[in-house]
Amino acid sequence: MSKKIGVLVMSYGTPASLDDVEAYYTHIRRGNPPGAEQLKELKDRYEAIVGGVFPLRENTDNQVLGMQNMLNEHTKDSDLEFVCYQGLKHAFPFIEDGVEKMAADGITEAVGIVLAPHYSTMSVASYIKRAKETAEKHNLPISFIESYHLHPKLIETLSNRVNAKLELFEETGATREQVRVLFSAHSLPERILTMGDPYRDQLMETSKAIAERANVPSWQFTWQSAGRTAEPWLGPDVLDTMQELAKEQVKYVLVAPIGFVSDHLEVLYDLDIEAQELATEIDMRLMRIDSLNTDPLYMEVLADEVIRKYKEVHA
Ligand SMILES: CC1=C(CCC(=O)O)c2cc3nc(cc4[nH]c(cc5[nH]c(cc1n2)c(C)c5CCC(=O)O)c(CCC(=O)O)c4C)C(CCC(=O)O)=C3C
Ligand SMILES: [Fe+2]
Repeated sequence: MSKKIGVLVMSYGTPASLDDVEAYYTHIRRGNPPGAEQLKELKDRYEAIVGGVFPLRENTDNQVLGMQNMLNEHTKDSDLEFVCYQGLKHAFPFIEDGVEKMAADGITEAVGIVLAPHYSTMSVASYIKRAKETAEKHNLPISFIESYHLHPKLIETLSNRVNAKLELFEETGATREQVRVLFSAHSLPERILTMGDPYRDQLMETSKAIAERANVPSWQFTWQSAGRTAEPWLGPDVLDTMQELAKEQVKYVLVAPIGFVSDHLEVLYDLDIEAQELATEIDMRLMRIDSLNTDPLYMEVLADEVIRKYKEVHA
Protein backbone atom coordinates (compact mmCIF):
# COMPACT_ATOMS: atom_id res chain seq x y z
CA MET A 1 0.00 0.00 0.00
CA SER A 2 1.38 3.39 -0.91
CA LYS A 3 1.29 6.29 1.49
CA LYS A 4 -0.85 9.20 0.29
CA ILE A 5 0.50 12.70 0.83
CA GLY A 6 -1.86 15.60 0.23
CA VAL A 7 -0.52 18.62 -1.62
CA LEU A 8 -2.43 21.86 -1.14
CA VAL A 9 -1.82 23.94 -4.26
CA MET A 10 -2.81 27.52 -3.55
CA SER A 11 -3.33 30.51 -5.79
CA TYR A 12 -5.11 33.85 -5.94
CA GLY A 13 -8.11 32.48 -7.80
CA THR A 14 -10.06 33.78 -10.76
CA PRO A 15 -13.84 34.01 -11.24
CA ALA A 16 -15.61 31.04 -12.84
CA SER A 17 -17.61 33.20 -15.26
CA LEU A 18 -18.41 36.82 -15.99
CA ASP A 19 -21.46 36.52 -13.73
CA ASP A 20 -19.14 35.48 -10.95
CA VAL A 21 -16.97 38.62 -11.10
CA GLU A 22 -19.14 40.50 -8.58
CA ALA A 23 -18.92 37.80 -5.90
CA TYR A 24 -15.20 37.43 -6.56
CA TYR A 25 -14.56 41.17 -6.29
CA THR A 26 -16.67 41.34 -3.12
CA HIS A 27 -14.51 38.61 -1.59
CA ILE A 28 -11.30 40.48 -2.53
CA ARG A 29 -12.80 43.55 -0.84
CA ARG A 30 -13.35 41.58 2.37
CA GLY A 31 -17.10 41.35 1.92
CA ASN A 32 -17.71 44.96 0.78
CA PRO A 33 -19.48 44.87 -2.58
CA PRO A 34 -17.80 47.10 -5.21
CA GLY A 35 -19.57 50.17 -6.53
CA ALA A 36 -21.34 49.83 -9.89
CA GLU A 37 -18.59 51.71 -11.68
CA GLN A 38 -15.77 49.70 -10.11
CA LEU A 39 -17.56 46.47 -10.92
CA LYS A 40 -18.11 47.50 -14.52
CA GLU A 41 -14.47 48.44 -14.86
CA LEU A 42 -13.28 45.02 -13.67
CA LYS A 43 -15.92 43.17 -15.71
CA ASP A 44 -14.88 45.09 -18.82
CA ARG A 45 -11.28 44.02 -18.29
CA TYR A 46 -12.29 40.38 -18.00
CA GLU A 47 -14.59 40.67 -21.01
CA ALA A 48 -11.76 42.14 -23.07
CA ILE A 49 -9.57 39.08 -22.49
CA VAL A 50 -12.02 36.20 -22.43
CA GLY A 51 -14.44 37.14 -25.20
CA GLY A 52 -17.44 35.28 -23.78
CA VAL A 53 -15.92 31.98 -22.73
CA PHE A 54 -14.02 31.94 -19.50
CA PRO A 55 -10.94 29.79 -19.81
CA LEU A 56 -8.78 31.34 -17.08
CA ARG A 57 -9.45 28.74 -14.42
CA GLU A 58 -8.28 26.03 -16.80
CA ASN A 59 -4.76 27.42 -16.54
CA THR A 60 -4.67 26.66 -12.84
CA ASP A 61 -6.49 23.33 -13.23
CA ASN A 62 -3.91 22.26 -15.81
CA GLN A 63 -1.00 23.39 -13.65
CA VAL A 64 -2.30 21.37 -10.71
CA LEU A 65 -2.76 18.30 -12.88
CA GLY A 66 0.64 18.72 -14.51
CA MET A 67 2.29 19.10 -11.15
CA GLN A 68 0.58 16.00 -9.75
CA ASN A 69 1.72 13.96 -12.75
CA MET A 70 5.26 15.23 -12.33
CA LEU A 71 5.26 14.42 -8.62
CA ASN A 72 4.15 10.87 -9.18
CA GLU A 73 6.59 10.46 -12.03
CA HIS A 74 9.38 11.37 -9.58
CA THR A 75 8.15 8.97 -6.89
CA LYS A 76 6.93 6.07 -9.00
CA ASP A 77 9.52 3.68 -7.54
CA SER A 78 8.72 4.63 -3.96
CA ASP A 79 5.81 3.88 -1.68
CA LEU A 80 4.64 7.50 -1.80
CA GLU A 81 1.73 8.88 -3.74
CA PHE A 82 1.00 12.60 -3.97
CA VAL A 83 -2.55 13.83 -4.38
CA CYS A 84 -3.04 17.51 -5.23
CA TYR A 85 -5.90 19.67 -3.97
CA GLN A 86 -6.60 23.23 -5.06
CA GLY A 87 -7.12 25.98 -2.52
CA LEU A 88 -7.87 29.47 -3.82
CA LYS A 89 -7.66 32.75 -1.92
CA HIS A 90 -10.70 34.46 -3.43
CA ALA A 91 -12.69 31.84 -5.36
CA PHE A 92 -14.14 28.36 -5.07
CA PRO A 93 -12.60 25.96 -4.05
CA PHE A 94 -11.30 28.20 -1.27
CA ILE A 95 -8.15 27.34 0.70
CA GLU A 96 -10.37 26.06 3.52
CA ASP A 97 -12.30 23.84 1.07
CA GLY A 98 -9.09 22.27 -0.17
CA VAL A 99 -7.89 21.45 3.35
CA GLU A 100 -11.30 20.11 4.34
CA LYS A 101 -11.42 17.88 1.29
CA MET A 102 -8.03 16.43 2.17
CA ALA A 103 -9.22 15.67 5.69
CA ALA A 104 -12.46 14.15 4.36
CA ASP A 105 -10.43 11.96 1.97
CA GLY A 106 -8.47 10.57 4.90
CA ILE A 107 -5.21 12.38 4.14
CA THR A 108 -3.05 12.34 7.27
CA GLU A 109 -0.11 14.41 6.09
CA ALA A 110 0.16 17.36 3.73
CA VAL A 111 2.45 19.87 2.09
CA GLY A 112 1.31 23.31 0.89
CA ILE A 113 2.72 25.37 -1.97
CA VAL A 114 1.62 28.58 -3.73
CA LEU A 115 1.59 29.16 -7.49
CA ALA A 116 3.70 32.28 -7.03
CA PRO A 117 7.49 32.09 -6.54
CA HIS A 118 7.99 35.13 -4.28
CA TYR A 119 7.09 35.42 -0.61
CA SER A 120 5.14 38.32 0.74
CA THR A 121 3.24 38.92 3.96
CA MET A 122 0.30 40.11 1.80
CA SER A 123 0.23 37.10 -0.49
CA VAL A 124 1.92 33.83 0.44
CA ALA A 125 1.85 34.45 4.21
CA SER A 126 -1.90 35.01 4.17
CA TYR A 127 -2.49 31.85 2.11
CA ILE A 128 -0.41 29.83 4.58
CA LYS A 129 -2.17 31.31 7.59
CA ARG A 130 -5.60 30.27 6.34
CA ALA A 131 -4.44 26.78 5.38
CA LYS A 132 -2.72 26.26 8.74
CA GLU A 133 -5.76 27.35 10.71
CA THR A 134 -8.04 24.95 8.87
CA ALA A 135 -5.53 22.09 9.03
CA GLU A 136 -5.22 22.56 12.80
CA LYS A 137 -8.96 22.16 13.19
CA HIS A 138 -8.69 18.79 11.48
CA ASN A 139 -5.48 17.73 13.23
CA LEU A 140 -3.84 17.47 9.85
CA PRO A 141 -0.07 18.06 9.91
CA ILE A 142 0.90 20.36 7.04
CA SER A 143 4.18 22.04 6.14
CA PHE A 144 4.70 24.81 3.61
CA ILE A 145 7.07 25.98 0.92
CA GLU A 146 7.39 29.74 1.37
CA SER A 147 9.20 30.68 -1.83
CA TYR A 148 11.17 29.21 -4.70
CA HIS A 149 12.27 32.32 -6.54
CA LEU A 150 15.82 31.09 -7.22
CA HIS A 151 15.09 27.47 -8.09
CA PRO A 152 17.61 26.67 -10.88
CA LYS A 153 14.92 25.27 -13.17
CA LEU A 154 12.77 28.37 -12.67
CA ILE A 155 15.71 30.57 -13.63
CA GLU A 156 16.49 28.28 -16.55
CA THR A 157 13.02 28.33 -18.07
CA LEU A 158 12.51 32.07 -17.56
CA SER A 159 15.94 32.76 -19.07
CA ASN A 160 15.02 30.62 -22.08
CA ARG A 161 11.86 32.63 -22.52
CA VAL A 162 13.72 35.93 -22.32
CA ASN A 163 16.28 34.66 -24.83
CA ALA A 164 13.62 33.46 -27.25
CA LYS A 165 12.05 36.92 -27.38
CA LEU A 166 15.41 38.72 -27.58
CA GLU A 167 16.18 36.56 -30.61
CA LEU A 168 12.83 37.50 -32.12
CA PHE A 169 13.75 41.15 -31.68
CA GLU A 170 17.09 40.45 -33.34
CA GLU A 171 15.35 38.79 -36.29
CA THR A 172 13.33 41.94 -36.81
CA GLY A 173 16.41 44.14 -36.99
CA ALA A 174 17.05 45.31 -33.43
CA THR A 175 20.32 44.55 -31.70
CA ARG A 176 20.25 42.83 -28.32
CA GLU A 177 21.74 45.96 -26.76
CA GLN A 178 18.89 48.08 -28.05
CA VAL A 179 16.26 46.03 -26.23
CA ARG A 180 15.45 47.04 -22.66
CA VAL A 181 14.22 44.08 -20.62
CA LEU A 182 11.66 45.02 -17.96
CA PHE A 183 11.23 42.46 -15.22
CA SER A 184 7.89 43.06 -13.55
CA ALA A 185 5.67 41.86 -10.74
CA HIS A 186 2.40 42.73 -9.04
CA SER A 187 2.79 45.89 -7.01
CA LEU A 188 1.95 45.87 -3.31
CA PRO A 189 1.25 48.71 -0.89
CA GLU A 190 4.45 50.60 -0.06
CA ARG A 191 4.06 49.83 3.62
CA ILE A 192 5.40 46.28 3.02
CA LEU A 193 8.86 47.84 2.93
CA THR A 194 8.67 49.02 6.52
CA MET A 195 7.39 45.57 7.53
CA GLY A 196 10.68 43.89 6.55
CA ASP A 197 8.91 42.01 3.76
CA PRO A 198 11.27 40.03 1.48
CA TYR A 199 9.06 40.41 -1.62
CA ARG A 200 11.03 43.17 -3.36
CA ASP A 201 14.44 41.66 -2.58
CA GLN A 202 13.37 38.24 -3.86
CA LEU A 203 12.07 39.79 -7.08
CA MET A 204 15.37 41.60 -7.57
CA GLU A 205 17.25 38.33 -6.99
CA THR A 206 15.17 36.51 -9.59
CA SER A 207 15.65 39.37 -12.07
CA LYS A 208 19.42 39.42 -11.56
CA ALA A 209 19.75 35.66 -11.90
CA ILE A 210 17.82 35.65 -15.20
CA ALA A 211 19.69 38.67 -16.55
CA GLU A 212 23.02 36.93 -15.86
CA ARG A 213 22.00 33.59 -17.25
CA ALA A 214 20.35 35.00 -20.38
CA ASN A 215 23.12 37.56 -20.95
CA VAL A 216 20.73 40.46 -20.93
CA PRO A 217 22.71 43.61 -21.73
CA SER A 218 20.18 46.12 -20.49
CA TRP A 219 17.43 45.61 -17.91
CA GLN A 220 15.52 47.14 -15.04
CA PHE A 221 12.74 46.21 -12.67
CA THR A 222 9.28 47.77 -12.67
CA TRP A 223 5.93 47.17 -10.94
CA GLN A 224 2.56 46.55 -12.52
CA SER A 225 -1.14 46.04 -11.71
CA ALA A 226 -1.21 48.18 -8.57
CA GLY A 227 -4.49 48.08 -6.66
CA ARG A 228 -6.95 50.91 -6.86
CA THR A 229 -6.84 52.04 -3.25
CA ALA A 230 -6.04 55.34 -1.56
CA GLU A 231 -2.72 54.24 -0.05
CA PRO A 232 0.52 54.44 -2.07
CA TRP A 233 1.60 51.30 -3.94
CA LEU A 234 5.13 50.42 -4.99
CA GLY A 235 6.27 52.10 -8.19
CA PRO A 236 7.30 52.93 -10.80
CA ASP A 237 4.44 51.35 -12.70
CA VAL A 238 5.21 49.69 -16.02
CA LEU A 239 3.28 52.38 -17.95
CA ASP A 240 5.33 55.17 -16.35
CA THR A 241 8.53 53.23 -16.98
CA MET A 242 7.62 52.92 -20.66
CA GLN A 243 7.06 56.69 -20.89
CA GLU A 244 10.46 57.29 -19.28
CA LEU A 245 12.12 54.89 -21.72
CA ALA A 246 10.48 56.64 -24.65
CA LYS A 247 12.14 59.87 -23.45
CA GLU A 248 15.47 58.03 -23.40
CA GLN A 249 14.82 57.01 -27.03
CA VAL A 250 14.46 53.33 -26.13
CA LYS A 251 12.44 51.79 -28.97
CA TYR A 252 12.42 48.09 -28.07
CA VAL A 253 11.05 46.73 -24.81
CA LEU A 254 10.66 43.17 -23.62
CA VAL A 255 8.55 42.76 -20.51
CA ALA A 256 9.11 39.67 -18.36
CA PRO A 257 6.38 39.41 -15.71
CA ILE A 258 8.35 37.12 -13.42
CA GLY A 259 5.93 37.42 -10.49
CA PHE A 260 3.20 35.61 -12.44
CA VAL A 261 3.21 31.99 -13.48
CA SER A 262 0.15 31.83 -15.68
CA ASP A 263 -1.89 33.72 -18.25
CA HIS A 264 -4.41 35.81 -16.43
CA LEU A 265 -5.74 39.33 -16.12
CA GLU A 266 -2.46 40.99 -15.18
CA VAL A 267 -0.72 39.52 -18.20
CA LEU A 268 -3.50 39.33 -20.79
CA TYR A 269 -5.02 42.72 -19.96
CA ASP A 270 -2.54 44.90 -18.10
CA LEU A 271 0.34 44.00 -20.42
CA ASP A 272 -1.15 42.65 -23.66
CA ILE A 273 -3.88 45.27 -23.98
CA GLU A 274 -3.12 48.27 -21.77
CA ALA A 275 0.67 48.38 -22.12
CA GLN A 276 0.47 47.45 -25.83
CA GLU A 277 -1.90 50.37 -26.43
CA LEU A 278 0.58 52.74 -24.84
CA ALA A 279 3.41 51.21 -26.86
CA THR A 280 1.54 51.94 -30.07
CA GLU A 281 0.90 55.50 -28.95
CA ILE A 282 4.54 56.21 -28.15
CA ASP A 283 5.87 54.26 -31.14
CA MET A 284 7.61 51.57 -29.09
CA ARG A 285 7.91 47.87 -29.97
CA LEU A 286 6.77 45.93 -26.93
CA MET A 287 6.92 42.17 -26.52
CA ARG A 288 6.46 39.98 -23.47
CA ILE A 289 7.79 36.57 -22.56
CA ASP A 290 5.35 33.65 -22.71
CA SER A 291 3.78 32.71 -19.39
CA LEU A 292 4.92 29.50 -17.72
CA ASN A 293 1.50 27.83 -17.54
CA THR A 294 2.22 24.06 -17.71
CA ASP A 295 5.87 24.39 -18.77
CA PRO A 296 7.45 21.03 -17.81
CA LEU A 297 10.37 22.83 -16.15
CA TYR A 298 7.95 24.78 -13.97
CA MET A 299 6.10 21.56 -13.13
CA GLU A 300 9.49 20.17 -12.08
CA VAL A 301 10.16 23.17 -9.88
CA LEU A 302 6.88 22.58 -8.04
CA ALA A 303 7.43 18.83 -7.76
CA ASP A 304 11.05 19.27 -6.56
CA GLU A 305 9.98 21.73 -3.90
CA VAL A 306 7.21 19.50 -2.57
CA ILE A 307 9.44 16.42 -2.44
CA ARG A 308 12.21 18.41 -0.80
CA LYS A 309 9.85 19.71 1.86
CA TYR A 310 8.46 16.22 2.48
CA LYS A 311 11.99 14.84 2.94
CA GLU A 312 12.94 17.74 5.20
CA VAL A 313 10.00 16.99 7.49
CA HIS A 314 10.99 13.31 7.60
CA ALA A 315 14.75 13.80 7.95
C1 LIG B 1 0.95 39.92 -4.77
C2 LIG B 1 -0.25 39.63 -5.63
C3 LIG B 1 -0.34 38.70 -6.66
C4 LIG B 1 0.78 37.80 -7.14
C5 LIG B 1 0.99 36.64 -6.23
C6 LIG B 1 -0.18 35.72 -6.17
O1 LIG B 1 -0.59 35.20 -7.22
O2 LIG B 1 -0.68 35.55 -5.06
C7 LIG B 1 -1.67 38.77 -7.19
C8 LIG B 1 -2.17 37.96 -8.21
C9 LIG B 1 -3.46 38.06 -8.77
N1 LIG B 1 -4.37 39.06 -8.57
C10 LIG B 1 -5.51 38.78 -9.33
C11 LIG B 1 -6.66 39.59 -9.40
C12 LIG B 1 -6.94 40.71 -8.65
N2 LIG B 1 -6.17 41.24 -7.62
C13 LIG B 1 -6.77 42.34 -7.06
C14 LIG B 1 -6.29 43.10 -5.99
C15 LIG B 1 -5.11 42.85 -5.28
N3 LIG B 1 -4.06 42.01 -5.62
C16 LIG B 1 -3.08 42.03 -4.65
C17 LIG B 1 -1.87 41.31 -4.64
C18 LIG B 1 -1.53 40.29 -5.54
N4 LIG B 1 -2.36 39.75 -6.50
C19 LIG B 1 -3.50 42.94 -3.64
C20 LIG B 1 -2.73 43.27 -2.39
C21 LIG B 1 -4.75 43.45 -4.05
C22 LIG B 1 -5.62 44.43 -3.27
C23 LIG B 1 -6.70 43.67 -2.57
C24 LIG B 1 -6.20 42.49 -1.75
O3 LIG B 1 -5.60 42.75 -0.69
O4 LIG B 1 -6.36 41.35 -2.20
C25 LIG B 1 -8.01 42.55 -7.76
C26 LIG B 1 -9.00 43.65 -7.42
C27 LIG B 1 -9.12 44.71 -8.43
C28 LIG B 1 -7.82 45.40 -8.74
O5 LIG B 1 -7.25 46.04 -7.85
O6 LIG B 1 -7.42 45.29 -9.91
C29 LIG B 1 -8.11 41.55 -8.74
C30 LIG B 1 -9.21 41.33 -9.74
C31 LIG B 1 -5.29 37.53 -10.00
C32 LIG B 1 -6.32 36.81 -10.88
C33 LIG B 1 -6.49 37.46 -12.19
C34 LIG B 1 -7.39 36.68 -13.07
O7 LIG B 1 -8.50 36.36 -12.68
O8 LIG B 1 -6.97 36.36 -14.19
C35 LIG B 1 -4.03 37.10 -9.67
C36 LIG B 1 -3.32 35.84 -10.14
FE1 LIG C 1 -4.04 40.81 -7.42
